[in-house]
Amino acid sequence: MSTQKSPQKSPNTNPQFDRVALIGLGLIGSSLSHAIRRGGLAKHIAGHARSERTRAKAVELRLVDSIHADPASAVKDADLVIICSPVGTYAEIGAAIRGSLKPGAILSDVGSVKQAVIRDLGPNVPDGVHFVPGHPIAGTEHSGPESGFATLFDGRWCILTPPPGTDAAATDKMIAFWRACGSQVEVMEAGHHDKTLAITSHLPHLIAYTIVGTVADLEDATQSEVIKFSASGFRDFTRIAASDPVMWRDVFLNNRDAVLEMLGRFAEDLTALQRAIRWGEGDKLEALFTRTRAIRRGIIDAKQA
Ligand SMILES: NC(=O)C1=CN([C@@H]2O[C@H](COP(=O)(O)OP(=O)(O)OC[C@H]3O[C@@H](n4cnc5c(N)ncnc54)[C@H](O)[C@@H]3O)[C@@H](O)[C@H]2O)C=CC1
Ligand SMILES: O=C(O)C(=O)Cc1ccc(O)cc1
Repeated sequence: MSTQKSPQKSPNTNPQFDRVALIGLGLIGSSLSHAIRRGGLAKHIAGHARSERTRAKAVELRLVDSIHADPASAVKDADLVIICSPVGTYAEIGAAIRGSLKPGAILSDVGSVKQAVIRDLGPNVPDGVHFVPGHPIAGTEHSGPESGFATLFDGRWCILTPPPGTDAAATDKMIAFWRACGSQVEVMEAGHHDKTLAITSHLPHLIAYTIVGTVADLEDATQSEVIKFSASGFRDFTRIAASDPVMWRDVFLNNRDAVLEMLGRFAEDLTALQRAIRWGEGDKLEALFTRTRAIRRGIIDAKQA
């Protein structure tokens, strides 16, 4: 994936919002800033970061027009607030900003799980503020304010999960916003999102963390051989297993039920494969591998269509 940085200009050609506040300026927050700048989607980007280092970096990279050590001050007067921190921080952030959100503002986020976000943030949404949770299905294994780039969301899905009763005009504004950031948008119920992402994203990350951990536990001599001769399959796992530890801890703690359900099914299927290998049932192995190859080819064909 390209990590090319966006041009640092703010053409303001098509501002959809006067003031956008980004809470958290890591990979996704900084990529959003670049995408907003690229599209001229906001007249002013206010940013909040906890650490002095990130605040200084955000100013240096011109990710923000104003930087705030206090999240409540960042969201003041913002028409759109997007929380871009690990999902385990949402309850605390919600409590900190609720009194400063502007009536009529949209509160959104980018978290990888959605039911827990609605649980933690929903009670902190004041009357008159529109809550439209979101999840861009786009990322990398990198983190921090330097890792963002404007094209991250181009051609990728963004899923919105507005709770029942959400103002349709607010949802439409977020659809237009994500399209202007380069994404295709789908609106979905939060529980459905969590089940789908448990198998397509969360379980693959768990498997990557496990297999790389298994290698890390091998004796030193074997471990260095594995690393020396690692084929692309294992290398792909190490890339995913380099993803942010805090972010992924929070994903698993906050999508517990869906991940455990998918993990149960996966464990059953793995045991069936173990049996097939033990008993020399080559036909079973070949039949599965033929089906999985067709799935991969279907994904590639759908992308090219
Ligand atoms: N990394 C990825 O590929 C993707 C991540 N996401 C979601 O985006 C969100 C952010 O992830 P990344 O940008 O990748 O992580 P990151 O680690 O690059 O950035 C997160 C930022 O949040 C800050 N932060 C932590 N606790 C905070 C708090 N209490 N208040 C304010 N800021 C706080 C951190 O200091 C850091 O700067 C997560 O909720 C994650 O689930 C969504 C799509 C893809
Ligand atoms: O880097 C990768 O392969 C990813 O899978 C990125 C990613 C991570 C978390 C998400 O919620 C969405 C996308």
